[in-house]
Amino acid sequence: MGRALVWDATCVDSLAASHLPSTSQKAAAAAESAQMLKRPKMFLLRQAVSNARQLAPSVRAMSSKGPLVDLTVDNDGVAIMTLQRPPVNSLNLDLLKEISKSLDDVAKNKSRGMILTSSSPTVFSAGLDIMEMYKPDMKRAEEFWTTLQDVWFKLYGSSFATAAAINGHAPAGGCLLSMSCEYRAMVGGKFTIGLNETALGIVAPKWFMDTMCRTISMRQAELALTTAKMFTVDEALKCELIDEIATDKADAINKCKTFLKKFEKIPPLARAITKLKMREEPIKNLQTSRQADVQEFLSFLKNPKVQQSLEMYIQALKQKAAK
Ligand SMILES: CC/C=C\CC/C=C/CC(=O)SCCNC(=O)CCNC(=O)[C@H](O)C(C)(C)COP(=O)(O)OP(=O)(O)OC[C@H]1O[C@@H](n2cnc3c(N)ncnc32)[C@H](O)[C@@H]1OP(=O)(O)O
Repeated sequence: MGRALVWDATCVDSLAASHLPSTSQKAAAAAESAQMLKRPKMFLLRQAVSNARQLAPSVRAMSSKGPLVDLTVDNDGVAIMTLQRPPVNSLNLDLLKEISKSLDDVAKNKSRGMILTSSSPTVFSAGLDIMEMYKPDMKRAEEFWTTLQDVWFKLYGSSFATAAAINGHAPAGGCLLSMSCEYRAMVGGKFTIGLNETALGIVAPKWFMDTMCRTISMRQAELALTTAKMFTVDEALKCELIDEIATDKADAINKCKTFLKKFEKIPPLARAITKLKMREEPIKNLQTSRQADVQEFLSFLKNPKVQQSLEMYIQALKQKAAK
């Protein structure tokens, strides 16, 4: 009752020159390819429409999702998602699954916005759990990478507003999570943030790079990615990798809330569609290359040289931790 219907029909000319090679091989190939092209658009539209309405604020715990993510909604209707996988919130399959599920919960609960933070006093997230990549079980590795992609789609492409209260180090995947949000307040001090993959002998996937290029300038991103630059908090502010420096975690959360408040007077549907249109291109790119991206990750893991680099990196981390 009272729900709007949108019809979006496409008539494909299966005899068009561009379709002939495929339709002569397979019936309905042209329609199939038109359908594939339409999927990303429909995905974005569906998300925008289903999440644009806001609920009255209330204080409640939203989850019995287990201990790796804590999700609460404060009095202002803002969801606070806290990563809590000691010691360093490294993103293993279990944590990624919980983040993914929590993002679904935030979307369903129509929160005013979401703030991503960490329960650790010194680490926002250490990025991907290296143990998921070192001598992996390939089936699990595939699920791991697919879940990471899901998390990125849901966070980067969320129609609810997002901000990161970065209360500690944020290397690699930790930096990616924060860059996928719309705003970043980072606690000042000795913390660092950046995509350091090349230092591990790893090439950051294209969608990591795209996310960085849409946060800082292309020039700064190229320099940072090739040199595995870890930015100090001051440097991060200067190149706009972060938006504000906070005195502590509470201040970072307050700064994120102030950012989210800016949307109070903006019609939510217009805001959401604008955001999703701005982010459409990298999302579509990964949607169309999703399987290839998984295969690239798996073949990267099978490379003995990569395994050797990972082993050395793990040893170095352990030695550092033991000091
Ligand atoms: C085709 C595409 C192919 C591939 C793409 C792959 C993409 C990968 C992206 C990534 O995210 S790779 C991960 C990169 N992350 C890092 O390089 C961060 C490494 N960690 C650190 O630099 C530090 O730990 C820290 C600055 C985050 C925190 O320092 P601190 O508080 O001093 O903690 P410790 O260094 O003492 O570490 C405590 C404990 O945690 C273990 N650990 C740290 N990081 C990771 C990690 N990413 N994965 C797994 N485990 C990690 C560390 O070894 C220590 O373990 P102990 O057992 O010795 O206590």
